[in-house]
Amino acid sequence: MSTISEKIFSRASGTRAKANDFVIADVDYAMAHDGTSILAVRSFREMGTEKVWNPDRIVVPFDHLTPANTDTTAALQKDIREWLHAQGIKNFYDVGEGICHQLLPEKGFALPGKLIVGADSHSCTYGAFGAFGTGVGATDMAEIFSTGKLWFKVPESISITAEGKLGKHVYAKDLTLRIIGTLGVAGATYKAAEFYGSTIESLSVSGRMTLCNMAIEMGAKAGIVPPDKKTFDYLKGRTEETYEPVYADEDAHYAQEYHFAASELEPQVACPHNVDNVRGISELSPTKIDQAFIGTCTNGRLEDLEVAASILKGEKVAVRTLVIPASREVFLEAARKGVIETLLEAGATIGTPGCGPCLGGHMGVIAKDEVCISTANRNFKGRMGTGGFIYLASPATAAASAITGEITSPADI
Ligand SMILES: CC(C)[C@H](C(=O)O)[C@@H](O)C(=O)O
Ligand code: SF4
Repeated sequence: MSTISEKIFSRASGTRAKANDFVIADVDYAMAHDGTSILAVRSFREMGTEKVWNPDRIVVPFDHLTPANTDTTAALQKDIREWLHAQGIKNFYDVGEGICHQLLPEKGFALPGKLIVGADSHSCTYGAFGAFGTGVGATDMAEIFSTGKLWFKVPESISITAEGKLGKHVYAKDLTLRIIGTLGVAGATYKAAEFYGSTIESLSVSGRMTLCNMAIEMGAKAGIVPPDKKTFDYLKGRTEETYEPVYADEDAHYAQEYHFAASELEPQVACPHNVDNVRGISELSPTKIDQAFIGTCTNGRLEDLEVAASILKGEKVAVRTLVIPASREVFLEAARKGVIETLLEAGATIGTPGCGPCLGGHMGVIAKDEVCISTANRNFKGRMGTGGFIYLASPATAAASAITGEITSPADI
């Protein structure tokens, strides 16, 4: 009677792991990006270990501040490039390849049943493939670099079931925001959320990534969708590694069980400055925006850009509209399909694949009192610029709002 997490931790620790056990687990893949590798490598050096445990199991994408914004950033990135070379780490993705959480799936590292640990809080994204993906701090990452192991408290699990068909202008992001709005930012603290139901099954791999990506926004240690044919089809040709899909037992124990009716949902918006400050779009009073941002590890995939382009086709944006594909693969496919052309014609600006202004570092930071509608996962005070206001929504809602200059439902375009 085990949950998905208990099974993955049992395999990874060589014990019969139950919720609340403390285990030392073998990590299948470890990820650090340009931001956190700097700190992880510093700690690794301080630990005095000479060589990493296994260079083929470490993945390092540069995505947060790329291309480098200052000479200090450039120097830090140079040091990491040299360290990666010296350590023989070949799974390195430099400027323009894309966001870490997009690259790990694309490059075939996010596999069912695996334990994947990233030095980034949104590493829970890999749960979309039936992996246990979770984020840790940079010093914990240094320990993994050194030994390939880390201690964990096996999380209790909750089940979140969504049934029914999403409406025409309603997407995985809207469902995700509704779930977080209902459970709250601490509603799943240190729990693993397993997602079930006909709505989840009908979601594309991309939509499942949006859902699992934001599990951390309700405090979850992981968010997991049981792998199915869509998962296996996506992974075909991306890896040669064998993997074993893991499913929960019928009588697995869940600390809480939640149910959502998808067909009742309208587009959702998370209002400043908390991710659980979620309202149906019809409940919002008129809200002018200064910028629209479509991208990030939450909603910067091909499907997201296609939806935005379908709304922006033949229209002109009324505000600064930034579109940043989540990866080079996404960018290329969007270019081949004419999606990029449509977006450019509508007046959008296309940025280098990466995090862009999500974290407020560069490429679209907003001024005090400015308002940005964003497809990202966090709307914390000051995140995209001191004194700014961030509203989170789906790519469709962001695109519709870009046309009118105020927060607008895609149904109204
Ligand atoms: C910079 C990094 C540590 C951070 C995270 O862990 O999530 C960032 O990616 C974010 O989205 O806030
Ligand atoms: S896109 Fe945003 S949320 Fe995702 S990893 Fe980058 S900074 Fe973090």
